[in-house]
Amino acid sequence: MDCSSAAAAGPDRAGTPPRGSIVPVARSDPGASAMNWNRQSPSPMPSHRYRPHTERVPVPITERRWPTRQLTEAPLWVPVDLRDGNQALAEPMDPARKRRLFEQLVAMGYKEIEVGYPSASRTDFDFVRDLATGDLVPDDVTIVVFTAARTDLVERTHESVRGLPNVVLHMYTATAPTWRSVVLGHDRKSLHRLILDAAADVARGAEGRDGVRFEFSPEVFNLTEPDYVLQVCDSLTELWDASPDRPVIHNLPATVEISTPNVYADQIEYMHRNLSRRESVILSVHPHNDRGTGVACGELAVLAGAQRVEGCLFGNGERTGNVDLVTLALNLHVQGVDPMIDFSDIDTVRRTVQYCNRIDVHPRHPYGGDLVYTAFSGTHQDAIKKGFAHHRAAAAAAGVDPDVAPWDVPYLPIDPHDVGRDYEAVIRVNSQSGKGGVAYLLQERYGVELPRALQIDFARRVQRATDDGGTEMTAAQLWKLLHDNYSHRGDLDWWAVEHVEGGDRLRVRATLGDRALDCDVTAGGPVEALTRALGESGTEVEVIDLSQQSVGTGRDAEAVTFAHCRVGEHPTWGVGLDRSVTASTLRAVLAAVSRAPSPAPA
Ligand SMILES: CC(=O)SCCNC(=O)CCNC(=O)[C@H](O)C(C)(C)COP(=O)(O)OP(=O)(O)OC[C@H]1O[C@@H](n2cnc3c(N)ncnc32)[C@H](O)[C@@H]1OP(=O)(O)O
Ligand SMILES: CC(C)C(=O)C(=O)O
Ligand SMILES: [Mg+2]
Repeated sequence: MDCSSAAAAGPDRAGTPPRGSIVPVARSDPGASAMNWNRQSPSPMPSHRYRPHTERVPVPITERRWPTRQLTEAPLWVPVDLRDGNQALAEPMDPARKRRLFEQLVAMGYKEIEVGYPSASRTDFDFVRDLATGDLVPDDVTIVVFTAARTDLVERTHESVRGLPNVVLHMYTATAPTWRSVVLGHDRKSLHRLILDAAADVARGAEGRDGVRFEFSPEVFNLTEPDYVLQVCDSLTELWDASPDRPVIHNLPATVEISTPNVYADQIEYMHRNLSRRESVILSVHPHNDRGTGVACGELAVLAGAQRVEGCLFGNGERTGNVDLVTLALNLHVQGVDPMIDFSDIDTVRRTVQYCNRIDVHPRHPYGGDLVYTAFSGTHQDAIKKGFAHHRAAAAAAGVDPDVAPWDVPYLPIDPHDVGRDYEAVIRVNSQSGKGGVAYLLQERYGVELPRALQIDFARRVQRATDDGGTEMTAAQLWKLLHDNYSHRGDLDWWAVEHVEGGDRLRVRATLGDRALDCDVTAGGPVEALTRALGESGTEVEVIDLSQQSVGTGRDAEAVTFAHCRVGEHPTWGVGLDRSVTASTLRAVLAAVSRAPSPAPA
């Protein structure tokens, strides 16, 4: 849209620039003039319909401490997969799935698990009863149950947890202005009254029970006026008579994420610094991921004073999900902080979550996706290959197992072994790959290190093949391509070497393309004898380099020989594979000769 049509559209709202107009941004930074390059045009997006959230609900904080803090220990984690995650599924979990996920969470080391909304459905109620009556909950695990602030729902919730020794009763009510007026039909005062009445119901049902604690969530905390949330939370701390030995949990959700993570951090720091009886409060957060920054919100919130984080494995949950507990935990791990949760078999965790939620985990999902430890591109592969070699050498020099040696391998933020992945998928080859990746695959799968010059030559052929096919190549396909490109075009029908006076006597019957070779020559060694025989039959061959390695082990071992030869004018490679070391060498030289371009007709 040009400026004249934008002007004709007129202002949409007082103070809002006309739609589509170019708004000069006041820039005092020295790089401002750089923005004149490739200046972008106004889009047709109706962005004028929205405004920064902080204009509506400013956070009264001017100096914040969170930006200079560091994460040094894991917060208390509370998976809410069985409640918040479950309520977002098209097909909520059946009892078998709920139980399987619960057991998985316990096995990983979670000590506080929200298991459902027992007043909402029979499945949830029965599941809590199963936990209460079966032998499923370890003594050190606390069960959290969720309820709205309504007497009938609170009573049913109490009924569900009878017999459970360690319980958190989690009550929620939305507190933000739009929810108050549009959804609940209350003003600040009457909603506060409703919350206090329901909280009294919650406390009444727990009277005389030692192992019961209370949690309150002002739903949409992040859209609520900070002073109002503070007032409501403080009144509940008092009503529930929180103390350091029975702290209340105030859980402050970003129910719908609408701001940058620094705003959430400010909101949390404000609460952290102003909540009364702070030593009797566990400050908890519950980020969602509408802007795709749930993890950042969770991390900054912990810097800002949060002690407990609610979320779901792999970020399942309403809309774009709850904050992902896998990413949060492993982000700590990668900074040297023990996440206090066992992710050493991440694939089992992922399979369980996929089965229970009936939703796949994206192959690019941090830490757990299929492709996240895989490099397809050449320079990354080269760096990883060198990084692995360096890592193994450093571990050997220090006399430690590579699995515990300090990790610093390019492009791999963590050692895939930490989460139970092997190295097989670390490098995969397609048309974006280079020699390093190709060589790595052959080395890992067949234990063969191609000579550098052959790596370069072969990588070009791999690139042609992958460009033509448009797909990736496995190690087995590369191995086949190597042989298709460099093996002997012909047969080695018969050969014999005999030590004689003056060297080795070599007798060979072979074909080279459409030529036959039948010779009996004595020279310093079999290779020299063969090149002499070839010379006598009209093909001048110089062996520039020969290298040999073994493929496989024990009785199945074979010798592979890489022969770099000059055949007439042409440098050529040949590869020979045979159980016999000598035959492998003969084959490699014959291969180089059979693949050399034919001499131009005289
Ligand atoms: C952000 C979150 O995750 S909040 C959790 C959301 N989870 C769920 O909703 C899953 C389970 N929920 C349910 O199964 C049902 O909503 C039930 C069984 C709890 C209640 O069902 P119903 O009684 O049919 O109520 P319904 O869901 O239609 O509407 C909610 C009612 O509760 C009120 N309400 C909503 N939240 C709350 C709350 N936290 N506390 C008190 N009342 C509330 C609403 O204003 C509405 O009242 P109204 O009927 O007077 O207008
Ligand atoms: C904690 C509750 C109320 C919740 O799931 C949310 O606000 O997202
Ligand atoms: Mg939620």
